[in-house]
Amino acid sequence: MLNKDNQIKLQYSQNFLYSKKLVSDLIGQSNICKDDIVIEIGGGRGIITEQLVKKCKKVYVIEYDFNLYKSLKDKFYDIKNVEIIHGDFLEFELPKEYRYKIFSNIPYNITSAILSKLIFADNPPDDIYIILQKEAAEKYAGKPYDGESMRSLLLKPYFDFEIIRNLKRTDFNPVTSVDSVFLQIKKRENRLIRKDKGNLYSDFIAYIFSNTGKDMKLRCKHIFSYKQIKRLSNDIGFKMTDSPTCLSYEQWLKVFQYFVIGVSDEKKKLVNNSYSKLMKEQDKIDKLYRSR
Ligand SMILES: C[S@@+](CC[C@H](N)C(=O)[O-])C[C@H]1O[C@@H](n2cnc3c(N)ncnc32)[C@H](O)[C@@H]1O
Repeated sequence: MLNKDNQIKLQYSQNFLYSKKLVSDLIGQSNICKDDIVIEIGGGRGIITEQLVKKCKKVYVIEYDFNLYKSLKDKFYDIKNVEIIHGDFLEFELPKEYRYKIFSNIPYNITSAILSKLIFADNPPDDIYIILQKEAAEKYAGKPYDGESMRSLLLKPYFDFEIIRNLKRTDFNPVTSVDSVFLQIKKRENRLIRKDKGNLYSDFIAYIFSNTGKDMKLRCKHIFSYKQIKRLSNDIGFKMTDSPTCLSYEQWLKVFQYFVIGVSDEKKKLVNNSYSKLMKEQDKIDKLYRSR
């Protein structure tokens, strides 16, 4: 049985930063400036908030833990450009009409839900600066940090990823049991997949990655004929025996373009709903990451 403290930790994922110098360095490494509207997920004890309010036009802080929310309200009661909101960020309505950025040491237990919410929003943030588990960051960022993953391929047409720096486990209180990094996710000015093809692209990538088979030839065998996959491998420059994670996202974009123009509607139907099915599976996997 978990004791009460552990249950709270599990629920809220509360590993606080305590060095003002570190927070100042992190904000200094971002492009956050005086015209920016910034949303902070989980204000905690306010160590990030107190520096953000000096740097930008307006800060919205969403804090789930009622006691922390109350302390934040007290701490910032006379600061005009901050709004402290009590609630679950996953329920928070993101801005629809204006540009904004995110800066947060996020609760790791809901990393995937936070990023899905931000990235697939109708009006996503221009920049997302987050501290998160290194392993998760590398999965999202793909090459050059790791092989491309399903997540990185789903997102790279719309966002650029950069791990700005590694953090130490002792940068947090309590000390974390996993490695952490500071990641920037920047919205591309021009998306690489047309809006009307976005869902098909997500289904296509999810289909390939949920298929069994160790290499491209096996993963693609129901949607491309042997002749087609051979031709694609020659034209795009991969081996049929490569695993899907070996191809760069630029190569995957070309494979997708071919899928759009070179494959019958009947075969296209094979990928239908693959993305939503996989996301349901992902939710289950995320529950395994509910501690740090
Ligand atoms: C890792 S701590 C970071 C706190 C603080 N920003 C810092 O860096 O020290 C995550 C914070 O998010 C809050 N939190 C957890 N789940 C949340 C949710 N669903 N919505 C909003 N805040 C949440 C926690 O209570 C905690 O204060």
